[in-house]
Amino acid sequence: MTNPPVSHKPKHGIKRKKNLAKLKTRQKAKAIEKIEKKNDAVTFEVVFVGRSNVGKSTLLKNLTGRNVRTGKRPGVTLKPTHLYFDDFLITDMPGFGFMSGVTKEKSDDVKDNIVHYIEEHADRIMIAVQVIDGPAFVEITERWDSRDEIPIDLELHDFLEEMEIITIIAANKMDRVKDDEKDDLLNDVVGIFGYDRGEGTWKESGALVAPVSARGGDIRPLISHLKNEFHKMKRDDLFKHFK
Ligand SMILES: Nc1nc2c(ncn2[C@@H]2O[C@H](COP(=O)(O)OP(=O)(O)OP(=O)(O)O)[C@@H](O)[C@H]2O)c(=O)[nH]1
Repeated sequence: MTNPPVSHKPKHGIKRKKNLAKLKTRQKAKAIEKIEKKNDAVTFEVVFVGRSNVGKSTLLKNLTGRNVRTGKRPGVTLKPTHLYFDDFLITDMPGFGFMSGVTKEKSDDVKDNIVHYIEEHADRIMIAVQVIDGPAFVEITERWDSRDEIPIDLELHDFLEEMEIITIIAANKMDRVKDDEKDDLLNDVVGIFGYDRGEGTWKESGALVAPVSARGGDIRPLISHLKNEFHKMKRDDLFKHFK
């Protein structure tokens, strides 16, 4: 009786798969090492925080020229996105708040992740840019208030203050507000955040407010606040990373 011919095909297939797995593990380890190296070099971080869909990514693209998480579905990304510039890091936090198709648990996870991240890196986070949807902000916070809950935006703002992180409020989508209604809206915004403007306007409240329109590319007030803070911290060299 002759033995049936032995096929080496399946064995090769398995071997190749094993090699591929090994290669992938090695590539992964290398990639992690590279990120860790970049991360270790960071001494100055700016974080962008805000409710989902307020325009954080659009704003960052305008500011740096780099693409951040475009084409994503709101509420899907739990992790922050990083833009490295040598020892300078800009971090785009996942959007928080209620979103259609996203469970309450998941939106709570996002909030917890943001708080943990900020606590963990508080020593190097010098500035936070808190992005709000200018025209929608008052209505959203009133809705929370009517449910006797503290709006997440306010909770986060207080938390950043507690952590002694300088916070710039970027009121985005101002292209949707009529020119003669802008000041009234911003007066309300600073009031909601708890700043006392006395008899004056939002400009005299002491809050760092930047009315911007990321989609229209009008982000000068934000750039000017950032540059001002960088200058105070003797980091004028960071200006070069902005478009
Ligand atoms: N009208 C107007 N729309 C804007 C502006 N900035 C962003 N948008 C739009 O708002 C939507 C959300 O923008 P994103 O930049 O993806 O928002 P995001 O805050 O990064 O969203 P998350 O990743 O879910 O946190 C997009 O459709 C943008 O085109 C703006 O200044 N004006």
